[in-house]
Amino acid sequence: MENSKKLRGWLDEMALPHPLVIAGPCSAETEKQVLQIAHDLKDTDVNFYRAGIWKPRTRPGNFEGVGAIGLRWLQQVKKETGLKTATEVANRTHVELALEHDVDLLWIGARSTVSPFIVQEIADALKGTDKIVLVKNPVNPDLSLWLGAVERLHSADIEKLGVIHRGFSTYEKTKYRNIPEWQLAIELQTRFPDLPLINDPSHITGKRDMIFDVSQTALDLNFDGLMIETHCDPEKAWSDAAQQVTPKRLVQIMEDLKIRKETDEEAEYKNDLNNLRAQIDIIDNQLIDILGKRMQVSDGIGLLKKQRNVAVLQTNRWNAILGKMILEGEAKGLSEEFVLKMFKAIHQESINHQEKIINS
Ligand SMILES: O=C(O)C(=O)C[C@]1(C(=O)O)C=C[C@@H](O)C=C1
Repeated sequence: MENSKKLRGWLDEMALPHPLVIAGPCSAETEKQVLQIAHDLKDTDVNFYRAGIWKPRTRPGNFEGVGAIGLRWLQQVKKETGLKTATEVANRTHVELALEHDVDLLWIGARSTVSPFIVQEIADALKGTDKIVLVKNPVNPDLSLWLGAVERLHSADIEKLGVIHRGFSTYEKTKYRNIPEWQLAIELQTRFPDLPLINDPSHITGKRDMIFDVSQTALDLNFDGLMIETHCDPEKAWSDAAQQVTPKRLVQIMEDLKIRKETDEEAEYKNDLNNLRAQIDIIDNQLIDILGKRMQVSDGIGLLKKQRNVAVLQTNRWNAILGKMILEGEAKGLSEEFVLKMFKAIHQESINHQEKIINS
């Protein structure tokens, strides 16, 4: 699959004055709940009304969705409010039922994207559809797997495609439910700048208080839209209660978000920007130069260790460097997370250099 302007044709056609908004409850619970939320979202920026019909839950015994009956409620939403509808599909039967009920946008969930068998089954069932199909990132941070799923749909002649960034599972305790790993979304944009990219701050954060900040970051990184779970009574939601917002809060979020343009052609801006970028270019060259020098010193240590038959990894020394650098970084306004990541990469490169020397 190649990048092409055609990929964003469906989104451009909508000519929206704001980012694309997909909102609605995590799960369809009752007809009344589905319709009530839809009516509250009717005259807002919301373009697609979402509701989970089949819910893939981590453990059995939790609410697993109302099933096909919920699709009739979505049809009713369309009839009463004019909102287009959206739901997750995870197998051939889901696809057939969703198409039968004229769902306008279907997405493949993170737990399905990890399985090429499932994605292929869904792609085959959707073959040639003119519905919009979005692919959520797989639960693990694997860009090839994510794009591979999009490619399977593209090969099945589905033209209205896009991706949803919902963050990645991690064993480590973090403030996020699923860590964003923004770098992956940036790399995806670099490879497919015209593939519509939607952010799902509800699943990234797992907490409604953090949804605004993550949405703003996504827009600052040129995302095309947001999928935000919305419920009239979030506390009482049958699934993912902590991450849903009320329709009123959603409207406020959309109002408060700053939408920035991609660039500015004004001469003064361009001049100032070029000056600053020239400084960055010089500093980047210095960084590469200094890192090269550090590796030369590390090569020297490698040689010394080879002569004395000493192990490459020196944990005490390494921990001492890390502790010191975190403090130094803090004084220069660098986050601990960044300093750790950077020094871990430097350490690994240093080890690779010494490994080569010691085993030559
Ligand atoms: O100090 C050493 O022994 C080194 O080999 C240097 C270095 C480093 O790059 O800083 C590399 C490997 C060790 O685990 C510790 C530190």
